Amino acid sequence: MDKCVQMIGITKRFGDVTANSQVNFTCSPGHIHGLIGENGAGKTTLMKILYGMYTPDEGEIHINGEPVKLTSPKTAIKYGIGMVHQHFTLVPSLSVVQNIILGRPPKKTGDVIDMKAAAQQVIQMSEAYNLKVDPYAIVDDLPVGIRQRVEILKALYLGADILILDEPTAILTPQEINQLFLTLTELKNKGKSIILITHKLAEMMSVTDDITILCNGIVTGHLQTEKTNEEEIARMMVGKDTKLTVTKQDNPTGQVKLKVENLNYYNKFGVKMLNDVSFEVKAGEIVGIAGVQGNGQTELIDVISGFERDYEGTVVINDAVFSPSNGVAQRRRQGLSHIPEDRQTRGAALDASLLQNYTMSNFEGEGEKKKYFINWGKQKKRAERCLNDFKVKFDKVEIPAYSLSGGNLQKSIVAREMEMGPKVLIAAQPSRGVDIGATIFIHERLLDRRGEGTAILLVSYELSEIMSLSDRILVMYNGRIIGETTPKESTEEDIGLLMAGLHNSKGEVQ
Ligand SMILES: Nc1ncnc2c1ncn2[C@@H]1O[C@H](COP(=O)(O)OP(=O)(O)OP(=O)(O)O)[C@@H](O)[C@H]1O
Repeated sequence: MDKCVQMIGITKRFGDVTANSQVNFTCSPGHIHGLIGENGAGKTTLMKILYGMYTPDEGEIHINGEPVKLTSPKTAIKYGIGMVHQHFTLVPSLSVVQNIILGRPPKKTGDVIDMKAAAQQVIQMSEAYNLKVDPYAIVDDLPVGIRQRVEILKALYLGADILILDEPTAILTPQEINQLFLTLTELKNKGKSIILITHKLAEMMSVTDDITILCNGIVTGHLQTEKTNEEEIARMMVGKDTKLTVTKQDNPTGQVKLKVENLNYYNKFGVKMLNDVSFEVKAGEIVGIAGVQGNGQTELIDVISGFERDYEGTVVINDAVFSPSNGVAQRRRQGLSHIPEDRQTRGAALDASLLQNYTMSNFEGEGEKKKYFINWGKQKKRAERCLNDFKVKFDKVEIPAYSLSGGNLQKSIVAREMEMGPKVLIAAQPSRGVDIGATIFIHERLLDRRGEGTAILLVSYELSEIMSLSDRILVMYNGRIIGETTPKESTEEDIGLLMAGLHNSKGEVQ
């Protein structure tokens, strides 16, 4: 059934922070509605209110003109509202169909679910909405793009007519994003309401019908997509004209600071994920690794940083030669910093405070050996300065890391890792989930580090990020480096072909 949702005068406070203030938001059936705003603007909070996870302090929600009280996700689901979160909620050890039926309440006591019929229904839904999945596959074995399809199918199985997607593209490859947008258009054509949160202006422009802009918890604009442009949206987000790209000057390079030789690595399924990988990065140089997700980039980062120890080959960081027996701490002591691709599991201890997270990487010991005693007073000042320098929005450094908005958490990790004054910096998806202003800010800081002589290995699934920052680009395909170029020599199309394992426009077959 077509559903129109209206949020009227919504206010939500967390202690002294007002996450939403008098927000009005409407989403109509057969529309894709974009929700955009800087990190911490209140987008996720607003959508968690609509999904019954938070109760607003003020305001009302109407569905088809009738006021409703959404006191829990269970109630929201009853009203046909579904949400796919930034971080998935699937049970990895269960199959696709088991996950999909998990949220379905039994019709009566003792109700037994016919698994075969449920699997059949999953197949029918996946065909109808262009969401191909194997209902019997185990979720743990699936790539993120497919897991996201399972989350969408789960919401649709539970009867969602209004589907909220919180930054669904942040974890997807460009190909998966195209696939997702086809699905969203299909859902919209079938009368569903879609609410899409994304930081990427090009995505907003390509797939939405209407856009609501939040700034510091307040709505600063409702726009029709066909009547606006990227510059106008950016201006309404930050309240002034804003830069959308960085300018990079040539930079002299120094000695080799990172060198990997003949890296070979097999994953737990016996698949060769790294195949004789060798390259080097010099001081003052940014080397970008371009490639479609799943072609060995994650494994390469894990091997260099010392997370993955079951590999063959050599890693040299700042002249120190590391073998597989040397772990993360030894490599960090040699001047290696790492902005990991997954901020939730690798980047931060979520229950620990911002101060503790900062201190894990940066502290000056007190006392004779300068090693054992932490001066928390000094640490606090340093952490506050570091987070403020990176424009992280936080109340005080004692708050737990989980209470930061996604983009602010990312900025706090980037700040912490850069603060170490690294000789070698691995930046994996450094701007994942951060707003445009913060993306430019992070890019400028990376260029500053390059100017100061840090050797930077940039791994990104976003070709535009690779093109705007890298001095040299290595293309990874099937666990191998299959090409090397520079942003001046190649176009995005050339690199895109290499990423697909095909030849480039000069006809060079790789
Ligand atoms: N559970 C919570 N406890 C305390 N503060 C919170 C909580 N959830 C959100 N906030 C605060 O509310 C504000 C809005 O956060 P929210 O996550 O809604 O922003 P967002 O626009 O979704 O940001 P992002 O783009 O970074 O995901 C932030 O200042 C955040 O720190």
